[in-house]
Amino acid sequence: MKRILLSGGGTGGHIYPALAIARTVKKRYPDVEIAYIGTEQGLESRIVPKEGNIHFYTIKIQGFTRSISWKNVNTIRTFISAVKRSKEYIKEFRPDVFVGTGGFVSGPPVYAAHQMGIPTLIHEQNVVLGMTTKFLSRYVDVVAISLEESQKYLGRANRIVFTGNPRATEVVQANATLGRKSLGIADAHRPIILLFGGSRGAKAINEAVLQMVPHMKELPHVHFVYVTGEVHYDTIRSHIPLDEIPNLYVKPFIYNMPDVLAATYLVVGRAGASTLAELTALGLPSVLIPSPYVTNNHQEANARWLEEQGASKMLLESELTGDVLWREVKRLIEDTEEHHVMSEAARRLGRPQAAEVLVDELEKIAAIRP
Ligand SMILES: CC(=O)N[C@H]1[C@@H](OP(=O)(O)OP(=O)(O)OC[C@H]2O[C@@H](n3ccc(=O)[nH]c3=O)[C@H](O)[C@@H]2O)O[C@H](CO)[C@@H](O)[C@@H]1O
Repeated sequence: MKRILLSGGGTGGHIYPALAIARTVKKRYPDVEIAYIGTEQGLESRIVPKEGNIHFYTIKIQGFTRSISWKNVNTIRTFISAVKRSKEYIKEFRPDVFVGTGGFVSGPPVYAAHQMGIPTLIHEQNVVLGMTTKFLSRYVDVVAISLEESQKYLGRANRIVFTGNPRATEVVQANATLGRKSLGIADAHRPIILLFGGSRGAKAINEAVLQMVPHMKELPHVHFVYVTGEVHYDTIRSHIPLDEIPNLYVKPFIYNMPDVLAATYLVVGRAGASTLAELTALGLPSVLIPSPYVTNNHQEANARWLEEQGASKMLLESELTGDVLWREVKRLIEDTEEHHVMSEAARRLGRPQAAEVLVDELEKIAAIRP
């Protein structure tokens, strides 16, 4: 494989699987050239250039609203010009394959690649298909799914492959020592509790964690790493007397999450699809607070699935308070037996080979290129 073009964005849940694929391809083909199509304002414009070796192209695009609306007329117009712009990029870069990992940004470029006869693969992270996957699934050569249950929604797809989420492979290959070091944690053994609300932070989780902060001193042997989300950082930081709580570390965003997760003992967070793939690949116990603001309430379904398997404890946002959360966290730190059982249950659900399986598929479709 000489050149691969990727697209995915809006949230970390779509961007990181694309980067995991890029890194796996790079390992197999060290000379491969990689480019990425995203938007200027999306999270991808901050995350992808940090990779250093990926050319970043931009298009302008907005999401469709689910209801019938005049706004969609304008969206169709931007979609058409984004397809046109994508075709120019594709012509310039001449990829062997095109990979889309979802978010509406990936719609026009994948569609353009298909029209130009470039082999295409899309990856879906959730059980219930996103709108972009639903639209693209009838055009692309391969739809790679993270969870087997997605298959039933993909009646018109050419080929469906159950790969898992490529981010799972990244976290199992990560380095816990580097993770601790990057957080400024000098010891090698004291447990790390990681608290974060998905890739953009979550107000409700932030409020509960703020209420928990005074308790953290009660467990001085534990490191609490709290990721606020970039936009919430300054406000939250101004509410926390950090010098009084030496075992608390507050960050706006973590760019080396695989290493940090590899060093983590317990996660408190949202139930986004990529987070779940990471937790299960590592066998990491968690307290999950699903976002109630997502399509079809899919995060609750995600969290419930993990809880039913004994891999996680779910708290609904409606029942979330600092006290309730603290009680759960404390219990899971103190009850090492329960922690162990949860960890084993999580690990049984993991698919650590996902990125390799997916790149095998890419090789297959690249080889049939006319
Ligand atoms: C609110 C919303 O629409 N959420 C959706 C979004 O989630 P969102 O992107 O928030 O959540 P995911 O759990 O899927 O992915 C988050 C990713 O960002 C990483 N991370 C997070 C924080 C941080 O500081 N650093 C970092 O690297 C995580 O390790 C993970 O890889 O896309 C997912 C995949 O379609 C969906 O399942 C979620 O429901």
